[in-house]
Amino acid sequence: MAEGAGRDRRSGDGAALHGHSLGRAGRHRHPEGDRGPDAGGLDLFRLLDRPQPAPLRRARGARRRQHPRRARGQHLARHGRARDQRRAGGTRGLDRDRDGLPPARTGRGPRKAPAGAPVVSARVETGGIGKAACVGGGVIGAGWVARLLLSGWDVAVYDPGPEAERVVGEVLANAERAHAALFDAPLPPKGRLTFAASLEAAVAGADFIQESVPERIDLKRRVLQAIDAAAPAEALIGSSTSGLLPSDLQEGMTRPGRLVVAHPFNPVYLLPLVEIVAGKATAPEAVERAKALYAALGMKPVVIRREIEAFVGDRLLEALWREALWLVNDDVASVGEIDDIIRYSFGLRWAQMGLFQTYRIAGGEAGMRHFLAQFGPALKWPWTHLTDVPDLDEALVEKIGRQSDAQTGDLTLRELERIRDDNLVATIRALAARRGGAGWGAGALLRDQEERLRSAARGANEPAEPPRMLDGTVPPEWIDYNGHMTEHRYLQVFGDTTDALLAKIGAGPDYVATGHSYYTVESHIMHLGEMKRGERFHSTTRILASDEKRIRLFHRLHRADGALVATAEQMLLHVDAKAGRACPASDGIRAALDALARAHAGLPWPAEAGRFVGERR
Ligand SMILES: NC(=O)C1=CN([C@@H]2O[C@H](COP(=O)(O)OP(=O)(O)OC[C@H]3O[C@@H](n4cnc5c(N)ncnc54)[C@H](O)[C@@H]3O)[C@@H](O)[C@H]2O)C=CC1
Ligand SMILES: C[N+](C)(C)CC(=O)CC(=O)[O-]
Repeated sequence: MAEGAGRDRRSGDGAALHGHSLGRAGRHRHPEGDRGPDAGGLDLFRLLDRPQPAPLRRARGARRRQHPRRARGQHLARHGRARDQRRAGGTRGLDRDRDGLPPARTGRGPRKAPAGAPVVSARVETGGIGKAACVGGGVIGAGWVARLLLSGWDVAVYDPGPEAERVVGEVLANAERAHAALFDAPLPPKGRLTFAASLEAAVAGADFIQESVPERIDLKRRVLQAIDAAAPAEALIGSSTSGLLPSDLQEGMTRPGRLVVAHPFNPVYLLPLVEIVAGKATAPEAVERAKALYAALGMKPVVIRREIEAFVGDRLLEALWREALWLVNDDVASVGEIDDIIRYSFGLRWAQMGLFQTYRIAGGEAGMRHFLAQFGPALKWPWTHLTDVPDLDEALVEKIGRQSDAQTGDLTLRELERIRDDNLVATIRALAARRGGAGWGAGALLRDQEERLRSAARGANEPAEPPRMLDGTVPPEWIDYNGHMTEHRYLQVFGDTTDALLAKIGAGPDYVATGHSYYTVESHIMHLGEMKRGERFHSTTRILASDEKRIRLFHRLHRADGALVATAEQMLLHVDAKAGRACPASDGIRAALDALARAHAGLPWPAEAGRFVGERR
């Protein structure tokens, strides 16, 4: 971070960057998040530890080479990017016979898996990528298909519905759009999608199967029994049911130990929560492996302590929904008014703090106990007695339908989904920017997932290229009145690239917490092309030179088509933040830095490095 340490990078507050003053040179997030250290009092000359040290050691072996000047916006050779190696969509062949399943087994009670047999495969246990089958490809099934494919899994879908392939395709298109905007990290190569002609063909060879057929116990049992019979013995099975007991679903299965309820929230490809519920016959190791698998898909698995109908999320939602139906039924409020009351108030609170922590704050300085004392008695007052449900008779259904149509206007379902997705992406990204970029709640989870994606991609970097550091998409708020990415965002991306490099050499937030850090003391940005809203970008970096106190870095910013749009050269200075003085970096940092500098030494010297502003070449 180049200025205003700890400032939220996505807050749009870039004014200080333009008002850069020598006395405010500073980088790095404060370990306590948004309360960054006030670098305003630091004296740059003291930081620079005058007199100036000897010239920096250029990365060993690096020679300054003569390069023809690169034309503005000239395309570079493309990285061998994983995402470019996407495989094409799959085969077709739907079995239209919804009832072409074997009849449900009768005999009640779970059966035990043969002794000694693994309950679920090791690939699932390690959270690795494998082959999945999705049985049912409607609203939720298609959401699972998208999350799995975009996490790199090959997915076979079985859904006999005549529209299944179209629905999955449309949901997947929306999901790809949303993921491109959500992640600032390279996404893995998309998995291969196939539509199977039968349930048996779909689950053959699968490591993991997610069932998402309609919420009818008889149908679910038949489908789960068919999956159980045809899938590899060690494949994990998750059911998307939003309320049925896993013990009831396990009836008639030969290997019930591998079934868990894995209840997601719509849209599955964006909302991370998955409730894991074990039935009586579920093996404890299946729960553990389910946790690992769903976490590897970027989700937040929460294991429900014991099985109850509708689990936890839907218990809460049903209570709210029941009240909302009464309020519409009794003409107290319309559908639109109720939605406004939620989205302009507690809906905003819930995305970031949930119920209890929010109410703790509402208890004031006396906290939760005071809150309970003050508002607890109201639980016994008449307005919270309405636990019965209104009759969803024709008149009420029609009334809600009419009001909902009016609320939505001409928007199609997919348009509405895209609005919802954009809002969710913006919310999650805003949460990811909190606590100095470490993230909060769903935003912290996104940060973790991005770090996993980055380290997976870093392993694939070709040694002949400067290492790829950041991947992202230009969000709407980065666009200026000229219709392209505004200038301070370039510094933001390059500052983040520097942070990524520092994290790689061990000078990340933990190191900063020890009282040492690197501060940026000089930056030179060259603008060579344009970035437009929604365009993907990535940055690379290389160490040009380093010594015990300083690092000279050279970053490049590329568009997805490979074009070089900007470069930045930065000088960093290692400091003792408390003393406000430059000082040598630790041995560990210097060893990591030297190793990287050696690896970068053979790269060609960048033509844009070392230039003065306006210098002609
Ligand atoms: N819609 C939602 O908001 C949520 C739903 N769920 C759960 O997900 C499950 C699926 O619900 P939705 O996707 O909403 O329903 P949906 O009606 O949109 O999709 C169900 C799909 O299953 C297919 N299907 C029917 N019989 C089949 C069979 N024998 N084999 C394979 N596919 C078959 C249908 O053709 C349809 O495409 C349910 O258990 C539901 O409770 C969970 C969380 C949220
Ligand atoms: C309506 N529903 C019970 C199917 C909803 C859910 O299960 C979760 C969600 O996405 O709200």
